[in-house]
Amino acid sequence: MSAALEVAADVAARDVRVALRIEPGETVALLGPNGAGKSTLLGAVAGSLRDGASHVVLGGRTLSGASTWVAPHDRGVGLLAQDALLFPHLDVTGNVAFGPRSQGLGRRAARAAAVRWLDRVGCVDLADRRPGALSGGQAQRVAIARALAAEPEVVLLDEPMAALDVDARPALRQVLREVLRDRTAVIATHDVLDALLLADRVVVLEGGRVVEDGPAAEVLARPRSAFAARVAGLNLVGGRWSSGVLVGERSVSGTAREELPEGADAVAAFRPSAVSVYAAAPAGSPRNAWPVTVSAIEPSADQVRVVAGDLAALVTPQAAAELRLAPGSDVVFVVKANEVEIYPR
Ligand SMILES: Nc1ncnc2c1ncn2[C@@H]1O[C@H](COP(=O)(O)OP(=O)(O)OP(=O)(O)O)[C@@H](O)[C@H]1O
Repeated sequence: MSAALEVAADVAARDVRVALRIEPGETVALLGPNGAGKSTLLGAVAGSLRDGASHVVLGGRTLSGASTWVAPHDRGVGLLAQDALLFPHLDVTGNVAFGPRSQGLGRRAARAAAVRWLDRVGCVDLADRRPGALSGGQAQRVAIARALAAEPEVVLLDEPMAALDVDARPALRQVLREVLRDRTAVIATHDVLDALLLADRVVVLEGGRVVEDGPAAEVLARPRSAFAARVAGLNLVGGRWSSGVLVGERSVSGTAREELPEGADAVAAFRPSAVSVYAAAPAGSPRNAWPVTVSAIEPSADQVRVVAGDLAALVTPQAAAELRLAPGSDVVFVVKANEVEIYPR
């Protein structure tokens, strides 16, 4: 079952105002920094948050509106939280059969539905266990089966992988990939892999507003917001297009693949590995050279990540040692213009 979801979340007390339409069968990844409004949006849809003046329509049925309020359990919305929150006194089958049972299915039919779902998430062999005897990853799979066994019209996932070990994530992501196919779903996440592997579309929230909305590959290849750029591992500098240069806090020369009108609001994106670090600005060549103060030095695979405010460079450990890089070092970040892509914001 899958339905279109229209949500206009308006929660003034949290300064969250977000309008989205999600097509039947579409999976949207909701990205954004802490406090961006992801949980608020999910709460408005699920009915766990009643504050404000939100409007929610699922499959043509109004769930929240000026004079309408449908109780959370009657919404046709399945919610999966960071923690599985299984009923501790019921075994795994009982947990998964709970939704079908409360929808009026007989005991045997509900248990049969539960077993089918447990099979889909690879947990039939756990059917008789109590939640207390499951690993975090197993509990999350059972929680997925429980959410889907109730045949919701939309599934909301609030950072479903956050509480799991890094090692347990790929298997759960694979299960989600299978069960979310052709389902209307919204997954709030900080993880770029969730966006790439699970979502048809990425919506980025910042400060309670939508700042990006598009196919995952497009948003990550050409981010326009600081958050999407960070997730995509790119440096992003904003400014106005003026006589072939992006002028803002820094002046940036780069390649604009599409025509930009004079004065256009635009961004420049480039990879940290395209940034060279010098003790002093080199002479000549059409390059960008920005004096910066190093704010952090971090290991990154076999490289060293040199962070200076909102910019980052990747250099070899040898280069970092030769330059004696440390927080507080004054250096120059240099990027060739042909490594920088400029596009409208
Ligand atoms: N229970 C609450 N009461 C009042 N304000 C809240 C409450 N929960 C969150 N907020 C505020 O609402 C805004 C949106 O928060 P929200 O929890 O929706 O963000 P989020 O994107 O889910 O963040 P995170 O990634 O940290 O979970 C923030 O300014 C936050 O401080």
